[in-house]
Amino acid sequence: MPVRTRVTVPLEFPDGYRTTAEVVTFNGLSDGKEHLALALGDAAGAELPLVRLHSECMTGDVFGSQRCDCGPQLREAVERIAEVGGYLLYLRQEGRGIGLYAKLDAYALQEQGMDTYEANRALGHADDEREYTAAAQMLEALGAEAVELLTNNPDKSRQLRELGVDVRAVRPTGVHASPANVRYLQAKVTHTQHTIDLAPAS
Ligand SMILES: Nc1nc2c(ncn2[C@@H]2O[C@H](COP(=O)(O)OP(=O)(O)OP(=O)(O)O)[C@@H](O)[C@H]2O)c(=O)[nH]1
Ligand SMILES: [Zn+2]
Repeated sequence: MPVRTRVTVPLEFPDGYRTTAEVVTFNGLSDGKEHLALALGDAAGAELPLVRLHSECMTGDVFGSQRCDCGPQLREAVERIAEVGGYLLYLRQEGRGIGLYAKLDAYALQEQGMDTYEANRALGHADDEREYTAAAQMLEALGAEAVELLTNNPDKSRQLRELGVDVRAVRPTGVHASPANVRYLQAKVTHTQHTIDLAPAS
């Protein structure tokens, strides 16, 4: 019942990297959204699958926005997971859960000097409205109850553990800093204790 469809999709990224994903859809996820799982490499055979919870970011994932690090993180995650076997959960949590239009409203406030969290609050939102029950349901449906998590965000591992997922290890992503996104990354370190090393190379 929980897995709805599995379909094989060949992937090619703009830099020429290619792999194959099994794209998995689900029935009955808690929030009713169309979240996807991409099974990469030998996902079913992996002793401890590598898992990334990737929150949707249309501007970064689709259009290559330089304001955030989502596009490079997505590209990195697909390759790292394909190497060892695991799952990328593509979660429909645009704008850390506030939606696309509200995220763009928040960008407009950031142009006036607010940081990413101050802008959320000025719009009446919490810093981060994401909740990972559906992600835990997807992992259960995939038979991946013990995982290694690819993230810099301590809230993701904390929430998953509270939801009963056995997060055995947490691996950081690479640091994808640029002049356009460094304030956004710095705010993550300051406000939400992300493990991102922004120290300039010496
Ligand atoms: N509200 C808001 N959301 C943003 C902003 N910039 C990026 N986002 C959203 O933030 C989310 C980024 O998600 P993730 O890639 O999971 O990043 P993360 O929570 O820092 O965790 P890790 O990358 O796993 O360390 C996406 O949903 C983006 O749309 C912003 O300025 N305001
Ligand atoms: Zn983004």
